[in-house]
Amino acid sequence: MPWAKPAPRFVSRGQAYRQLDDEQYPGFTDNDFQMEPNIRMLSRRPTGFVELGLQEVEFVNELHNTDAEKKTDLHLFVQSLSKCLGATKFGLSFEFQDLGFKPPKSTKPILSDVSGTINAGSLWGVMGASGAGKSTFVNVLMGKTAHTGGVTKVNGVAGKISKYKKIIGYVPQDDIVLPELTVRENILHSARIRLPANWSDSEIQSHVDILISCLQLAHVQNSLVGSTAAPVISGGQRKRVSIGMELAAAPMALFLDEPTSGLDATAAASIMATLKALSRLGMTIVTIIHQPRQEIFESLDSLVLLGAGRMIYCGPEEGIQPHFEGLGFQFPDHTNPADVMGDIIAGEGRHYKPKGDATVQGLIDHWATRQMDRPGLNKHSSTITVSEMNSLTAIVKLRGAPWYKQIWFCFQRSVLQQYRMKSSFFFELGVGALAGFLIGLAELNAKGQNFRGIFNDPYEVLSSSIDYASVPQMSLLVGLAIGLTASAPGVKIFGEEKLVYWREAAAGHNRFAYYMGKVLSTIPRMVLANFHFTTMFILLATPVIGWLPAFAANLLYFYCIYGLASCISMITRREDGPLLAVMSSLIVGVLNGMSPTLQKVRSWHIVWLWRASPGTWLAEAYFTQNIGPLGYLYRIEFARSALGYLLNKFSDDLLMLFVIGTALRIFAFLGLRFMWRAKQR
Ligand SMILES: Nc1ncnc2c1ncn2[C@@H]1O[C@H](COP(=O)(O)OP(=O)(O)OP(=O)(O)O)[C@@H](O)[C@H]1O
Repeated sequence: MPWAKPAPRFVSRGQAYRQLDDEQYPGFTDNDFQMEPNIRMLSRRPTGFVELGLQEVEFVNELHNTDAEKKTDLHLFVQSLSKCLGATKFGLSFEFQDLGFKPPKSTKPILSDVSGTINAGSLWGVMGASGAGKSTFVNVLMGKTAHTGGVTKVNGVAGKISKYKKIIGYVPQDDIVLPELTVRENILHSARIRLPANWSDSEIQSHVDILISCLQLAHVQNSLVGSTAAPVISGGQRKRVSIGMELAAAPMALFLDEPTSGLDATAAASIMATLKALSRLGMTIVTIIHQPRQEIFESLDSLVLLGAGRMIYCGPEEGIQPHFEGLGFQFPDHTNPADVMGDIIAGEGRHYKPKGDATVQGLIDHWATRQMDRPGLNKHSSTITVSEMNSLTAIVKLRGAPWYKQIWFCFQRSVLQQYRMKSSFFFELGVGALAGFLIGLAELNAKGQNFRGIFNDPYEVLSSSIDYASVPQMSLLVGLAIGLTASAPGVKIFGEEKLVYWREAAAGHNRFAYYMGKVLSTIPRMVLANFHFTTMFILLATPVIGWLPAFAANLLYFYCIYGLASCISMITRREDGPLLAVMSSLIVGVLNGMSPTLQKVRSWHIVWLWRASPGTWLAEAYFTQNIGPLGYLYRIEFARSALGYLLNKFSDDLLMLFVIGTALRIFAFLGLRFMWRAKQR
């Protein structure tokens, strides 16, 4: 195992470089593998850092000793990456000049005049006090938030960084992973969607295998991730899964929002060691980090320090202390320089600089003046040749499975999720059967006699009383029962994962594929729930309508209620969704033309409202199927004109139920696509 702690062996930087073999390691040069200047120095540092140094040594030794059987996971991961990235260097460099952000309704900018360069293949930390603008800076830099000033460059070429989002990973602060899937399934899904379209499944699987080993997740790869409330794997492992979902896409740069927050010291050091190793492979890593421990602080190559939305420092980690000392701050012996620096940039600099300006504003002004003295801030930034630019564009173009494959992957994943949530699936089936049983029980006494009309000639005079309302009543009960059965699960399926959808949409997943996968995955669920409902209902109520037409009409009504639930879940907060969906299903159930009759609402000129409700089409379908066959006995035309339904339009009724259900899904998709757009960037 590459990460297992080998016996301590110290090599010089030169020795390490000499062991690199470019032939065995295509696209990987000495410059990409920047060994710490003095590995022996690392051994004086606390555990996490020592391990990192040793991993590097081990890695170099492995390269030296490589034979077909003894390739390390890390080596294989690099090969897998290089296959993805062709001859292009792994890392991306970013430049930003005078970046600013002012919210539309605010008079004061949150971020202003932020300039600097992030070199390829290095580990950058973004630090600052709470509210200093760290997340805003990263969001603006990545193009997640539209900036109100400044320019960004990728590899020396001006343009939006978001253009390259398929090759840039972003790990949010919250671990947005699917709890019902295993570690491997979460990572594999991301790989399938985001790796180049021409990769075969076995290539993707082996890329994921290697990545899982590199992330030290092999022993838990088949464990469910679990929710934060009921975790199955540890917090550190969960964070690794979240990072793995981005690394699965073989990114050239990785941005992370506080990847160590909430983790214990060992887990945090381990995550940082992984990030450091990745940066040593050439990937550009930019991480927001809050109050890091000394060893984590020292593992960073460079830092962006922010205060009140302005730049305080941008440069190498080892330059920080001299920078502040040059400003008159004193770093007491035996203290963690990271803590001292944290205090200074949080406005507590007075403790370390009794005399003179120790304010954050002073630091900002000093940095701004220094930059004015050095106008060529970005002169060291890398520039890209035309062929490199073309190759980068080609890499971006190749990324991502085609939309139809993404539908399939999303469908498979959603079915798997539902399978894993078996209890809620069986609960829905049970509720469907119970609802069918109860409605059937309510209709039991009628013994299938749901209509009495005026007899046909010449028996008209024998007619005693009429009962036109029982069939619409029966369809009302059916509609309400299906509404109650399907609306809450519908909201759960479509509404529980908005965060996942936003993360995936921001990472370049196809939004339509995500939604379509979800829609298709509900079909088996609806069919089975409806099967139980309709069978129980028909067995007890024995209506004139046969099992098959009732099954078809009810299924399409289920389809409408699921569509309604998905609309509701797009526009409401998660906790309000089920209640609102049940309420809406009651409304569309009641708008079925029974009372007031369709004839009545037609005279009010608002029949369109009833016609927009699936309840009316269900009632009309039931009307045709239950009353149509009695035409030999009764004057069913009288009933039709009294109630206002159309007769013998069963297939049109089914078609309209399908159209309404589909229209609801289109609205839901538009809501998903165009609401909360900022979160999808
Ligand atoms: N869209 C916005 N509209 C208005 N204010 C905003 C917006 N985005 C951020 N802010 C404000 O800007 C300031 C900086 O926010 P940001 O989230 O970037 O800080 P941070 O340094 O990441 O803080 P923390 O470490 O606490 O997460 C905060 O005061 C925040 O309330």
